[in-house]
Amino acid sequence: MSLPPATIAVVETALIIPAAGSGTRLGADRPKAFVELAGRTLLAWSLRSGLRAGCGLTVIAAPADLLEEARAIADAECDSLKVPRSLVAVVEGGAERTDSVAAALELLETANPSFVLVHDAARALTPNEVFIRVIDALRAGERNVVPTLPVADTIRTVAGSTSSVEDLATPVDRSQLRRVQTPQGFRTEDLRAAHRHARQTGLSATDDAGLLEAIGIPARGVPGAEAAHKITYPEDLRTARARLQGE
Ligand SMILES: Nc1ccn([C@@H]2O[C@H](COP(=O)(O)OP(=O)(O)OP(=O)(O)O)[C@@H](O)[C@H]2O)c(=O)n1
Ligand SMILES: C[C@](O)(CO)[C@H](O)COP(=O)(O)O
Repeated sequence: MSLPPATIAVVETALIIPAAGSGTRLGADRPKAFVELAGRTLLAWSLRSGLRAGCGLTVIAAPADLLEEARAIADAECDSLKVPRSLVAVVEGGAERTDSVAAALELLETANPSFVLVHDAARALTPNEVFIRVIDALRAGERNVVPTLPVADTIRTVAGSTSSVEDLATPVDRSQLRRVQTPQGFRTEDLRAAHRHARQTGLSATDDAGLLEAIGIPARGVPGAEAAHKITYPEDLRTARARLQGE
């Protein structure tokens, strides 16, 4: 698959949306990115945020049997925001999140944007400001940008387990802990190098920032947002619905 020639223009910031997960923990009757939230799928909400933040080219990684549906969602959001449909491409995702990002990254080869943001379809209500903060940090020279939030609960590690009740160690210093969100932002060549290294070494990480760290590019935090919470369990979907109703 390749990008149509019209999209191989000068693009500063491209966007990759991994949307190929199954959503096992959500337990819906269809893959999570295609579940509806207040009249739009999670994928549509995420794509909308990225397009509104000015990402010049977007690649969605979707499940093999939902490529057509992902295309239809992309076309509808492009039309609604008056963005050319050719700016959004759809590829087949892989078995793991990293494989889905890698598949999308491959398609960006010909466009070669300066920066790439990677944003979970599952973080459907991420505010525009978070995208802007990540892009601004990249423009200012940062290379591995991660939106984060502090941790509110007291956190303890499990020291052992002798029965159904766990032994807990003393609390860790939560002032040093951060919850990591998306969109995460990188220079395109760094993201490519990180994925190449991960492929060659078999390294796995829960996010792309972790893959860059493994090639010596440390992660740097900018403020995230509560609204960017990942929709993982049914209660997360209820929270997102309530958030939209409260607007
Ligand atoms: N093979 C995969 C796995 C995940 N993702 C995407 O990565 C994001 C974060 O993953 P997560 O929220 O954990 O989604 P799932 O893997 O679908 O959830 P679960 O583990 O409950 O099945 C989601 O937008 C998901 O669609 C993907 O593109 N390809
Ligand atoms: C990338 C991520 O959203 C950062 O918090 C998260 O790691 C993805 O979810 P997963 O459950 O780890 O796949």
